[in-house]
Amino acid sequence: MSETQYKPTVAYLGPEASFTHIAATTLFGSAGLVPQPTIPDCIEAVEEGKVAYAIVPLENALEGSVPMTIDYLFHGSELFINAEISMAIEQHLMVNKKMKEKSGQIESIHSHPVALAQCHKYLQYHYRRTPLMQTTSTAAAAKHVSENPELSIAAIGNRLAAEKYNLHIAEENIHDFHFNHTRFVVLSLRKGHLDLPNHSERAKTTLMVKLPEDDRSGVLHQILSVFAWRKLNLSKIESRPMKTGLGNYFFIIDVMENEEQPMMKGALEELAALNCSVRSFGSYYTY
Ligand SMILES: O=C(O)C(=O)Cc1ccccc1
Repeated sequence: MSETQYKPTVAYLGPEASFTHIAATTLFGSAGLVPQPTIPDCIEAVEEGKVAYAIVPLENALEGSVPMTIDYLFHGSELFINAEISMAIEQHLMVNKKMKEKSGQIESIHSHPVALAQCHKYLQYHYRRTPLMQTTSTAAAAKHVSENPELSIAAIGNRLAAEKYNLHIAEENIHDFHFNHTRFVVLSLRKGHLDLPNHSERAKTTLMVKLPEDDRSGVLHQILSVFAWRKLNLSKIESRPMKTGLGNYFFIIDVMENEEQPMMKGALEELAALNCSVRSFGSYYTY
């Protein structure tokens, strides 16, 4: 896919100044970006052909997968991954400028559940009795605080959101761990990697692997050896519930190789021979 001829439309988890918005502008620039209120709305917009791409958060270094994305992407969607971007995340506590002198009186703190989780220790230590309110994004929380100057509330989000919604940063860098990175993925109806400047040297392939029905012992070992003896490096393996009953899982496996390479083709054939059902989300680069 070449992006040189036209400017694609891209749905992102908005509103403006969300972390996903920053990831989207880094990859695509600011033209053609279409904010959506929720992750499912982003996925639906691309499924219905209203936009060419969607960009959503997939996984956080501290908190693991973003459940909403996993649920919609791996259970029923027909989308492929065309690119990923990994970004450092810094969280700040922000209040309405009218509250600047009264940040000791915060009555509730609003943010995306992943952001609240990333600041858990800070919140436990400083705001143990303050109710935490979940919002659809950190930017939605910042916007809410900006639109309600009469309320004694705070948001957690990035510096751009504080600037965009004219808020005062009451406390900087409140995330609990220094290494706080999030992986965002670009999705579309077409398989194939985005070709933008400055991508990783190697392509990566994401697979969803369902175990065979017969539940024989040692099958996970067999699956891993399919990759091991071919020296195919895995950068991630995660088990997720199938949602069909307790104890039923599928695996999300990221392999550091392009699926067009002969070794990968062989691996996919061998997985099929083991009676595993495999869906490839395609091969793509990291930005
Ligand atoms: O809420 C946002 O701004 C997002 O884009 C989702 C998110 C939340 C926390 C860390 C990374 C991404």
